[in-house]
Amino acid sequence: MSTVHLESLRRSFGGTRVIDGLNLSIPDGQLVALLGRSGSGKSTLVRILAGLDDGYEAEVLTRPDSLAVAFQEPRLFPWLRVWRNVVFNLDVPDPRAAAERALAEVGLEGKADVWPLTLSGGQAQRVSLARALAREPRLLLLDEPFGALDALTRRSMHGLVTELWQRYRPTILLITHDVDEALALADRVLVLGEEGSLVTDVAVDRPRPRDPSDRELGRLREELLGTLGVRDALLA
Ligand SMILES: Nc1ncnc2c1ncn2[C@@H]1O[C@H](COP(=O)(O)OP(=O)(O)OP(=O)(O)O)[C@@H](O)[C@H]1O
Repeated sequence: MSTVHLESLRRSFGGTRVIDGLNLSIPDGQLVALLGRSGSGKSTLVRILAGLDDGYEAEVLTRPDSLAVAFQEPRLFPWLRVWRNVVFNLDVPDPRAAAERALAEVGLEGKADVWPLTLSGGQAQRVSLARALAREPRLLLLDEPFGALDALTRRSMHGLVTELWQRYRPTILLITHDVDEALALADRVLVLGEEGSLVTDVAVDRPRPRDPSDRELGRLREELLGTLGVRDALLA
């Protein structure tokens, strides 16, 4: 079964076509990374899937109601304690317990009652992830959630996402600019090209945790960098 199914998705802003006829199916439980140059339409796709943009046309667009999004900035309300941020707008019988459970999942057991402004960048991003997890989504949309973090924190977030995904098997669509991040996490890597077309769709069939010195990953890395034009740009 597919969690996401798109046929002929189109989105324009003014006269500019950003996505022109995208077809995509994501099976249940797959962890997919989406790469693409700046402006290729990745965030536009996430917003459409999240139901935050209905100005598109499509022959088919199916995705579950049960979905959650985490963005590059944690987007926490500074006037609400951490636990209230986690369960903001969530209708469950015991919100405090739900918040504590989600915070424990991301390794922030002691932080329920603190104010967001006292958190580090990595902790705030974990809270944002906890807020998404508290919704127990079938589809988790991650729009460059680790882009603003330092390399070490990023790596620990990779471990966390892998662990949560292995435990609950949500379908995950992860937007990233980082080929290595895509290869560390995903089952499948997509590259969006001009006008939101899929120029690459490759399986990453390697065991986890991924070994960065794995030859097959090295080959895929070269292929993806080539597709993105990054290698050419570096050599130019
Ligand atoms: N609300 C909007 N109004 C007008 N143009 C928009 C709007 N949202 C996106 N665009 C345009 O659509 C194109 C795709 O933007 P989008 O943010 O989806 O790209 P992206 O691949 O996520 O880029 P980045 O990697 O830089 O985040 C860009 O040219 C952008 O200027």
